[in-house]
Amino acid sequence: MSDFPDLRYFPIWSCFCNLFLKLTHYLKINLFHILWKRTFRLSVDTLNFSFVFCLEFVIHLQVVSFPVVQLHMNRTAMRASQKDFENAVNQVKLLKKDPGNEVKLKLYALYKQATEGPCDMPKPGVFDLINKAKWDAWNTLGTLPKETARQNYVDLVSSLSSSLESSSQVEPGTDRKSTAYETLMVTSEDGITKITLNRPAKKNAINIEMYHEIMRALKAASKDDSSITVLTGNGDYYSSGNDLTNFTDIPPGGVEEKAKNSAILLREFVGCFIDFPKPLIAMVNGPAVGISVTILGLFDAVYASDRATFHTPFSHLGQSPEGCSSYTFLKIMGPAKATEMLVFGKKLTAGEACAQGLVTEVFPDSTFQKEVWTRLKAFAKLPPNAMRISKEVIRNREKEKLHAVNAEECSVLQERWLSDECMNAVVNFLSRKSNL
Ligand SMILES: CCCCCCCCCCC/C=C/C(=O)SCCNC(=O)CCNC(=O)[C@H](O)C(C)(C)COP(=O)(O)OP(=O)(O)OC[C@H]1O[C@@H](n2cnc3c(N)ncnc32)[C@H](O)[C@@H]1OP(=O)(O)O
Repeated sequence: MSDFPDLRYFPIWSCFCNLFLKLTHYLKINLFHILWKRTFRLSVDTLNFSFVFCLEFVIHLQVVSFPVVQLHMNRTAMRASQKDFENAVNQVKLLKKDPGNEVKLKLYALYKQATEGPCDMPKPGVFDLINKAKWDAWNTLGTLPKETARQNYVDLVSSLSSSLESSSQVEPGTDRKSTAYETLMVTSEDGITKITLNRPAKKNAINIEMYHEIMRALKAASKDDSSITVLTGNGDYYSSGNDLTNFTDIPPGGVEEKAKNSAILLREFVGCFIDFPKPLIAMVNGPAVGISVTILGLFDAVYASDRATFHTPFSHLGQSPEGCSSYTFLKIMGPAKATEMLVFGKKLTAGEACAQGLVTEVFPDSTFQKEVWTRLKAFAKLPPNAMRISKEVIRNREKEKLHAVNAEECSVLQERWLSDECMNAVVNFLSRKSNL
């Protein structure tokens, strides 16, 4: 769209007008000067007038034209920011790391404000959690101008891109410092890589970021120079399983797309445990729920504090077993006990889980850390290649079967996640109508 009058030419027009006015003014002064000279016969240097004229002209050029040039430059910058905005929108789609729900809501709100202006949609109902969260985020922007929203969106994306770039600068395969993870602490010493789930305030619930980070940490641990890997939890819980807010972050493609992507993620996540090449040991420091329990069937040893409990309330949640538990639990504890856990959601104490073969050994909570670490340090001194090869021999016989079970469980879950039973259970938890 072309502007009329075109502001780019304003300074030139302004100068010409000024020149014209000054010339007439100059002529007037000179006329006056001639009359003065004739009347009083005094000599005045007309150059002085010319000098004053030039000075005034230059000042005028600076004072009048400068703001206009500035105005024009700002408008050009705004046009550039529209382009930046489009680039930023594309850049968001390429982000490798999930920036988290809070940031995504902010991006959504700024995008809507920048493209549609203030929120004029009717407020969604309280149980429409996802759309309500989006509406709230957009509505809080009030009457923020479109241009500002656009600029804020661009700034946010650029800050995200740079923080995500800097976190991916660490060489793959090298031990990352714990600061490289948002949801985990990872350390490596005495031949043991320790991965600690680190969202204690949320009972170490596994959000999307944590799924990705656990996979990344396992891949790094499989290549580092440690001989065994340990998974444990920070705080009073080992893990409360899948973070139920994972259900609230629905992309524009809708809940079906979310379910499809989640099934892919879950399959990849469980696949990392099936394929992990070194001895993998769980130190279950407290209660464990859902997927944090089911994947224990894929570990090589499970040590538990006597505070730990093991709970897989899939039916309560309108869901079905995952982590290969529909196969491993049956093999470990037999169909009757596995059904009690996986279908009826029976919560086991550490002692019961040990009696049924899911747990290797239980320790009093007071001595749990000390006793288990003494044992792990001894394991880590064993020849690493022998341990790796022994695990390979044991696991290889089962690998194909485990991957097939994993694929089937994920595809069943993909359907389950779309069910009313599942959605109601999630809404009940999120609206604090139920805890397990
Ligand atoms: C559309 C499809 C999307 C699908 C995406 C799925 C991706 C892969 C899924 C893989 C399949 C996995 C299945 C499972 O793991 S099923 C198990 C899920 N877990 C639960 O149902 C546990 C829910 N939590 C609870 O029942 C209680 O919190 C708990 C008994 C664990 C502890 O109770 P307590 O009273 O002691 O503590 P609080 O409830 O006050 O909890 C403290 C804070 O932590 C938050 N919290 C705890 N657990 C979770 C969780 N699992 N998800 C989200 N948030 C959790 C809790 O809300 C509190 O937070 P606030 O302090 O902010 O209120």
